[in-house]
Amino acid sequence: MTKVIIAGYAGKMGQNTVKMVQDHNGFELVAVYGQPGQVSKIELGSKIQIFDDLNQINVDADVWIDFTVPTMVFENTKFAIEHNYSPVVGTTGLKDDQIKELQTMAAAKKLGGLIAPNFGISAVLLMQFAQQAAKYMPDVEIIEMHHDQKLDAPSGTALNTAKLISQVRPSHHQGNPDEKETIAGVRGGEYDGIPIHAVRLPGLIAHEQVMFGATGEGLTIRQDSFDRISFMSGVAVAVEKITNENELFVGLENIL
Ligand SMILES: NC(=O)C1=CN([C@@H]2O[C@H](COP(=O)(O)OP(=O)(O)OC[C@H]3O[C@@H](n4cnc5c(N)ncnc54)[C@H](OP(=O)(O)O)[C@@H]3O)[C@@H](O)[C@H]2O)C=CC1
Ligand SMILES: O=C(O)C1=N[C@H](C(=O)O)C[C@H](O)C1
Repeated sequence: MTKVIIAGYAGKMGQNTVKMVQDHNGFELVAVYGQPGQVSKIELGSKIQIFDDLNQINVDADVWIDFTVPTMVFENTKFAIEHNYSPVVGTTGLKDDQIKELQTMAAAKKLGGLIAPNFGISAVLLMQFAQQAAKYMPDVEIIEMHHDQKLDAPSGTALNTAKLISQVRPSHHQGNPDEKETIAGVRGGEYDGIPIHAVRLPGLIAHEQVMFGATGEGLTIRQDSFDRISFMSGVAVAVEKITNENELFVGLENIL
């Protein structure tokens, strides 16, 4: 039985994760962590310990699942590694230097862990296809579309897509060198010359479109997460496999 702690249990992803862990034959939910006074719509059961202070958590567990907020994820993941809980992190917002620090900590303890910008297989495939396409079609723009409660922009998935693309294409400015924005920001933000556009609307969940253009042709790759349940099989696979690893990976594809 893999013993699990869920951080951010009362949030949108947290509630789906509580249910997935409780329904899985090989997992036992031992504790949850969230803000003071939080109530989950999902029945927790009397055996599960509820914490609202990180420093009070001292339970026997194997895996720490994190779906909290970008401002807390570094501190939480550090705490998990320090306490020998294998981190399975979906929360976005970790900076490159923070990831390196966490990887060094995990490696020193030979502790397995995963930071996944996206647990959905459609998004994992989109990122891989986009990286492949960028070798041959280096002019590209990313449009990510999310629900209007999202705190961070661009999405972790869009940023990771841009990072993967920038590994395979020469960095260059796209569009007309004399181009002028008459409305600030209208051409989007840029990662290494790749424009990223973030749409926030009620009704959306999580969607991404990567558009490539070349002389006389174009290619559009798109994925849609219509329901947060779609992330759960990726989270389950990560929890199943991560305690057999001895390093902190970035990207679900590394453990599939
Ligand atoms: N990798 C992936 O596949 C996916 C990643 N995500 C990412 O997961 C994260 C959570 O998303 P989502 O569930 O939609 O967001 P929510 O806002 O619904 O949930 C976040 C939860 O964390 C709680 N929280 C806030 N501060 C703290 C804290 N200091 N300690 C513990 N808990 C805290 C929030 O409480 P309160 O509401 O009271 O502030 C809330 O319950 C985001 O970064 C999102 O981008 C989302 C979907 C898929
Ligand atoms: O906040 C969300 O909802 C999501 N966050 C992740 C991201 O920022 O990429 C994953 C998915 O897009 C849903």
